[in-house]
Formats: sequence, C-alpha cells, structure tokens
Amino acid sequence: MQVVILKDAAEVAAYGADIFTTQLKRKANSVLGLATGSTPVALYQELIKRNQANDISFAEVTSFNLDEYLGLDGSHPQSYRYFMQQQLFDHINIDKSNTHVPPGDAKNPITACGEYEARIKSAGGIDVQLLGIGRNGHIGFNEPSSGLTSRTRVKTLTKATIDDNARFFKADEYQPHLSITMGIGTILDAKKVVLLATGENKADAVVAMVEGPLTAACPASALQMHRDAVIVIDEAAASKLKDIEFYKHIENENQKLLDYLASL
Ligand SMILES: N[C@@H]1[C@@H](O)[C@H](O)[C@@H](COP(=O)(O)O)O[C@@H]1O
Repeated sequence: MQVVILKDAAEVAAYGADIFTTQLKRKANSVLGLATGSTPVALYQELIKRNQANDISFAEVTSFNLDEYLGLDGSHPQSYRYFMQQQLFDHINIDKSNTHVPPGDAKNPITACGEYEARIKSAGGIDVQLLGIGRNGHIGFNEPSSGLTSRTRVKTLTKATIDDNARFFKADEYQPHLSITMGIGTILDAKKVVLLATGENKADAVVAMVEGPLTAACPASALQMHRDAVIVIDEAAASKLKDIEFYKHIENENQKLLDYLASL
C-alpha cells in the first residue's frame, strides 16, 4: 500500500487527476473504474479541465462504475448513472456507449451482475480503479462483512450508509436500501487501485484500512492485499494514523528515486 498524505482536498484531487492523466497518456484506450460520492467530484472537475484543454482524451476510453442503487433507473437524479453524466461524462469526449454503470433497473438483477462481470472481462479488465471510502470502511457498496473475494452482486446497505447518503435524497423521496456493486474480488482484480479520502470524518475508516487487520469488518482493508494500491488522503483523513511520519518519509524517498531514474 502506498500512502500519500497531502495538505487538503484540492491537493488530493490534483494528485488523483495526475494518476489518471499519466494512465491516459500511456494507454489511450484505458479501461477506467469510476466511483461516485462527493470525494471524486473535484478530481472529475480537474479531468474535465484537462480534457477541454486537449491535454487528455477519453475518445478511446471504456469505463465501469463501481455501483448503483437497485430500483433507480439512470434518469433518476439520485442514480449513480445520472451522477456520472452530470459530473463527468457530459463534459468530456467519452463515447457514452463505452460507459458502464450497473443497471439499477435490471429486470433480473442477479443475471445482470454476472453480465457486468463478463463485460469487464471482455474489455480486458480494469487498468485503474478509483475508490472512495465509506465511514464504515466500505468500498463501492461492499459493506462490513462482505466477502473479501466477492464479485459483482446485490448488496443490502447498512443503516449507517443509508443515513450517510440520505443527504442526497429529499425528505419524502424513496431511498433504496439495496444496490448492485462490484465485489471486493472484482476491485482487487484492477491493475491499479487509487483510493481518495478527505476530511476528519474519514479518519477512523482510514486508520482501519491502513493500519488495522485484514478483515471483512473493514472491506477497504482488503486493499492491503493489492500489489498496486495508492491511498491518497489529506491531513484530516490521516490524522488518526500512527505512522504518519514514516509514510511521508517513504514518499520523499520515492520521489528521490524517481528523480534519480529520470536523470539517467
Ligand atoms: N457507494 C458510494 C461509495 O463508493 C463512496 O465511496 C461512499 C463515500 O462517499 P463520499 O465520498 O460522499 O463520502 O459513498 C457511497 O456509499
């Protein structure tokens, strides 16, 4: 696990955007795994800016989103498909037919999960998967107790997650309590994983993910098993980590090594 601690949310977004920029310049037809929630919004704004400045192109990109509410179709303002259109897809040169979000309105949600997995596989697998983290340590909608090798499936949301996400729904609006989410095993199959977390309310989840045991009680701890997982956090989200100075020291040493390699 690479732990990158930055000053604030703006630096976290810029760092995340740099990872995606590097990926797109290296491989124009990358397969990107995308996430919703408030955390990635600033990163998406940065990618939009870079796309509109012709620095990066999404013309050949295929994307797969982590999750969707079961029971909402893509035109529902609280659906994750709608969110992605508003926050990213409508503003970049991506071919919308190459963007995938689990179908919240699937007639048969069980077969839809298998089909989603098959689509990821036939696209060649995910090159870079973006993640946020829930306050209870969930990634995608893999709630605590999720199998660490799970695949895309229907998941019931915890009360904590429903309450956290209630802010997006109107008081009298139907809020789903079921989802379709990539599994932890699906996420771990991505070649690279980038998790962003900002703010003090993520500090407990971050310490459990980075310094806690590998456990289904904190689904994000499964990233300890990934060979290329980058955890990009601000000082507030990092505030409960025991080894902050060590992680910063590693980053300094990594930078020195990169500078040296660039000078060869
Ligand atoms: N399913 C999403 C997750 O993918 C996201 O990481 C989490 C945190 O969201 P936020 O970034 O708004 O804190 O919210 C939702 O539950």
